[in-house]
Formats: sequence, C-alpha cells, structure tokens
Amino acid sequence: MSKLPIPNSSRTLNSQNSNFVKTAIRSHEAPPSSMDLNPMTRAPMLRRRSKSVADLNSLRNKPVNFNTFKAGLLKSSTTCKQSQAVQKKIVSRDLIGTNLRNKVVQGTKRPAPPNKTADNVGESKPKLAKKLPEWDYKGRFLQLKEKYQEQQEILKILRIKETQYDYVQANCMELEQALKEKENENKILQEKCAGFDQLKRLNSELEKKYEETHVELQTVLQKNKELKEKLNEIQDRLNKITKQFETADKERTDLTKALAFYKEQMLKFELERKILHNTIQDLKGNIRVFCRVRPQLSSELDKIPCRFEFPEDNCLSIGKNRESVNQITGKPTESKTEFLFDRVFSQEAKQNEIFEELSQLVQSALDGYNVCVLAYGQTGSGKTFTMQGTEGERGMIPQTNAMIFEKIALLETLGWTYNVEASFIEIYNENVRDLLNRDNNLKLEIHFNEGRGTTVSNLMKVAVKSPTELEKFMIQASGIRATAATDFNEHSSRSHFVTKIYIEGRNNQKELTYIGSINLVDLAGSESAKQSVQGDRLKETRNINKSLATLGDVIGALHNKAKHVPYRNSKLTYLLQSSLGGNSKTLMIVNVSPLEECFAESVNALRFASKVKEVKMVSKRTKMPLTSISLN
Ligand SMILES: Nc1ncnc2c1ncn2[C@@H]1O[C@H](COP(=O)(O)OP(=O)(O)OP(=O)(O)O)[C@@H](O)[C@H]1O
Repeated sequence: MSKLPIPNSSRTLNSQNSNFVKTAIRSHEAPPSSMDLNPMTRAPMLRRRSKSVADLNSLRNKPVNFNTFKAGLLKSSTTCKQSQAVQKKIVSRDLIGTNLRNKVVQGTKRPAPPNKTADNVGESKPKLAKKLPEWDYKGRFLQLKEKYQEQQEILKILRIKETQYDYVQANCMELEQALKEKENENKILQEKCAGFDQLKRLNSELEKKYEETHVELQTVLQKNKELKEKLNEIQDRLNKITKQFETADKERTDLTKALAFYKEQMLKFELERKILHNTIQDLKGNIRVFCRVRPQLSSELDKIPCRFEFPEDNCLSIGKNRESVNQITGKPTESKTEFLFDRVFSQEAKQNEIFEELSQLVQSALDGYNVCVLAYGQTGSGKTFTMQGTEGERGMIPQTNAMIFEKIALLETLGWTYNVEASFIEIYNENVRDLLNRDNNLKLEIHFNEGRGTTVSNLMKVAVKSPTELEKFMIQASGIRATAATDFNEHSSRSHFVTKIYIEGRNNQKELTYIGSINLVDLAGSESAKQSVQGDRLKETRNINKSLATLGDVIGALHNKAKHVPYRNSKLTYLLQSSLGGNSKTLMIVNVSPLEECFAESVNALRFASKVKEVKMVSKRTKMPLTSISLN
C-alpha cells in the first residue's frame, strides 16, 4: 500500500461511515506496536487490510438491499464515532510525546519513564524517583540517565504510533473516499429504487390492463366460438343452397331450352294472331264509325236537351223535346231520326269503353297497318275531350300512346325491336303547320308515293322512347299551336290537329319488318256557315267545309270503288291518303252535343257519319306476309 500524506489532525470522518470503515478501524484498533515496521509482522496486518479491501470490493459487486445497506450505515456511523475518539486519543498522546521531547531537549524536567505499550504511553504515571541527596550527583545523573532512556523508549514507541497514525489516517482517507463512492452509489441506488417504484407502478397498471384484456379476450373468444358455430350453420346452409342452385341451374338450362322453344312457338302464334286479328278487323270493316253523345254540362242545365234513345249498342235515335207543327197539315212534325253505327256510346260512356274498341286498331298499327282515328262533330260536341281527355279521364291519344309502349315491351321479349317517332301537324285554312318547329319560313309540302306512302317535306319527326316523352312533345306542340292564335279556343275549333305516330318493328331472327302508323285527328268543327258570317271567318268556314266535304267524297269514292279518289282536293285528305285507303283502318268517332239548340248540326254530323259507315274499303292485301313487309 502506498504511503499517503498525513491528514490534518482536525480532519474528522464523516458521520455517515460504512461497514468498511468499521472493519478497517477494527483492524487498526490494536496494531502490534513494534512489529508494524517488520515485514514479517506487517504481513497479517496487510492480510487483514486486503481482506477489508476485498470485503469492500465484494460489497461493491454484491447486489445491495437498500434497507439492509442503510441499517449497516447507521451502525457504522456509531463505530466511526468510536474511531474518532481513538483518533483524538492518538493526537493527545502525540502532543504529550512532543512535550516530553521538548522537555528532554531543554533538560528542565525529568520525563516519566516510558511505558512499553503505545496505549498507556500518555496515561502511565511517572515512577516516583528515589530521592537522592543533593550531593549525590552520580546517583542523580544515573537517575536522570535512566529517565532519559525511558523517555527515549517512549519516544520510539510514539514514533511507531505516529507511523501507525499516518497509516490509519491514510486508511481513513481511503475509507472516506470509499464512503463517498458508496454514498454516490447509494444515491444512484435510491434513484434506481425510485425508478423501480415507477416500474412497479407501471407493472401493476400493466397487470390491471392485462386482467382487463384477458376478460376481453375471453369475451372475444366466446364470440369467436359463437361465430364459428354460426359459420358452420351458414356453411351447411350454403352447401344446401349450392345443391339447390345446381338443381335450379339444371332446371334453368332446361327452362331456357323450353323458353326458346316456346318463344319460337309464340312467334308463330303471334304471326297467326296478327293474321287472325286483321282478318277480324277486315270483317268488322276497314272503316268503322262510332257515335258518342256527350253529357249535358253543369253550365248547360238551363238549356233544353234533345231526346236520345239507344235501343241497341250500335243504334241511336235523336229527336227534339219540343216538336214543331207542320204549318200545312197542322200536325206535329216527327223529328226523331234513327242512325246505325258500329258502336254507339251514350252520355254515361267512359273514355275506357271507347278505347277498348280503339285498342284493336292500335294493335293493327303495331302489326304494320296504317290507322286513322278521326274525331268529327260540331264545335263543342266533345271531340277534343274524346281525343285528349283530362287528367282523370285520359283520352284516345294518351291511351294509344301508353298501349303502344306496353305492347312494344311485350313484343321485345319475343325478339322484336321497335322504333317509335312522332310528328304534330295543324291544318288551318288549308295551310300545313309543323307544331314541333317554330320556323314558319319552312315550306311544308305533302307528297304521296305508292311505296313510301304520304310524306311531308321539312316536317319534324321526333324519336320517342316512352309515353311520357310523347306526352311532353304533345304539350310542346299544343304550346306552339296556342301562341299562333289570338283566341286559342276559337282557333283550335277552326283547325284540324293531327298527331301522327310512326311505328317500325323488326325481327332479325325472322327477317321481318313491319312499318305501321296511327293518325289521331281532332277535326275542326263541322258546323255549316251561317249567312251572317263574312270575311276571314267565312273563308275559314269554307275551308273547313271543303276539307270535311272532301273527306266525305274520298270515303264515298272508296266506297264506290271509283277509279279516281279525290285525295288532293284538300290538305287533310291528301295528308291522310295512306291511312284512308287500301289496307288502312279508319275509325271515325262522331261527337254529338246533347243540346236541342244543336239538333240540326247533330243530325247533319250523324248523316255524314252514317254515309261514311256504308263505305267498305277493299283491302289490297288480304294475307299477312311471312317475309319482310312494309304496309305503307
Ligand atoms: N264525354 C264528356 N264528358 C264530360 N265532359 C265533356 C265530354 N265531352 C265534352 N265535354 C266537355 O264539353 C266541353 C266541350 O268539349 P270539347 O272542347 O271537347 O269540344 P270540341 O268538339 O273539341 O270543341 P272545339 O271544336 O271547339 O274544339 C268541354 O268543356 C268538355 O270538357
């Protein structure tokens, strides 16, 4: 061990000493006084010391329980206090030794004889010297010499003690250093302990969380189990469904084959149905006339109605309520006249009843025929109501429109595809107007061609995909018709309004094409011109009468199978040429007012219509074609 500098005597050990201090001090409490400088005797001391160092090192390396360590420190502090006491003793003895040395040098006093042991150096009582007489200089000299030797001995011992003290001081410093290190370690350990507490807290929190998670896990596991059971159930059901699906798929394949077969059959039946239907229509007559008497309106209750009788569903008699008297015979004149038509509809008849009959002709239009429906009658007799109707009582045009698209949807399932187009025309004062085009500069000219039928140059045709679309175009057309007139109601009753629907059906599988059309015509009022009427109104009336008369002539010529049919005598008949002759089908609905004041006009209209009824058109084609055809 290296020799350390002698510490300051006032320096004391810190009160917080460790076990190492205790151990070290114990090892130096009673060092062998004279053997310390001898290497032989020094060895056990060094061994003890090295043991202390080893203890220190082992303690350094050993994991320390903080509480035990603290207790040890408290114990060692007590021991350290003892060590301080020892140190003080040594210092006091050192002082005594120094004093003695000084006395010896000064030779003033005889020092006490030295004690052999270091412990009692300061405490040994000086031997009482034998009192020699003054004159015994020799004796006294010897006495002093002996005392000197004793003091020399003590000095020697004190020097050894001094060395030991240095040694202990050095040890104390080392131990102090070690103590400081331990204190630091202690601090670190305390910090670690604090960290450990935090870790403990975290650990308990984690444990708590673990418990919660464990519970959750149990729930999830339970749910998982239930889901697995459900999954198994679903799997079973899926297997069953898969089997059912396989069976159904097989059935579907069989049904698809059957469907193709039945479709084929249906197509054949459809063609046969067409033939039969049109044969029936031919038998019924290509021109049919219905009569409809409108009800008396609430605004007309103060007016006298005609007397109507309907003995059969195709027969009506009309008469006046107040019979006039023949001025020659003086007898009342018989006004009652009877008419026969294909169907007669009384005031109570609903729109649907009329359409039921018309629907057969709409079917013909879908089958490739040209159909013409004419609403005839005097102003206010109910033509527009019959053709257009109201929201709750839809007329012939909207019902035809709906039926066309319903039938198309059905026929498309049998492999048919349809193109529907529409145009709206007005004939006023023998002028043709396109009601979908506001451009008045475009000249509309009617042409007739045997192959293509009737066409109108510059006439706008719009493709229609649904009944709503057709209604939308119709509203648009009515708008244009109204804007041109100063008095719409007046104007509308003085012009013919034609709604034309073009229907083209194709069946690629059968290589068939049917082209049909349906003309829905709201004719101008049929009343004859009154003598008072002049100017523009007279011209209007003449034009209306001319066109209606030509209509009668055309039908008459067709009836008589005349070589020449005067279609071109009016714009109306020319426009309707392809729908009035040949294989076309015509329906005229004669509208009659119920009022007695309209009696004469009503009878005129009925006469005109019954004349039309007598016409039987000769169809150019009696058999339905089985290859591609165009009926125009
Ligand atoms: N069957 C009916 N049921 C109920 N009201 C009807 C019927 N027929 C016609 N009307 C009503 O009678 C009035 C005249 O009918 P409508 O306008 O259809 O006659 P019109 O012959 O078309 O006249 P115009 O030649 O002036 O156009 C209208 O108010 C209409 O609503």
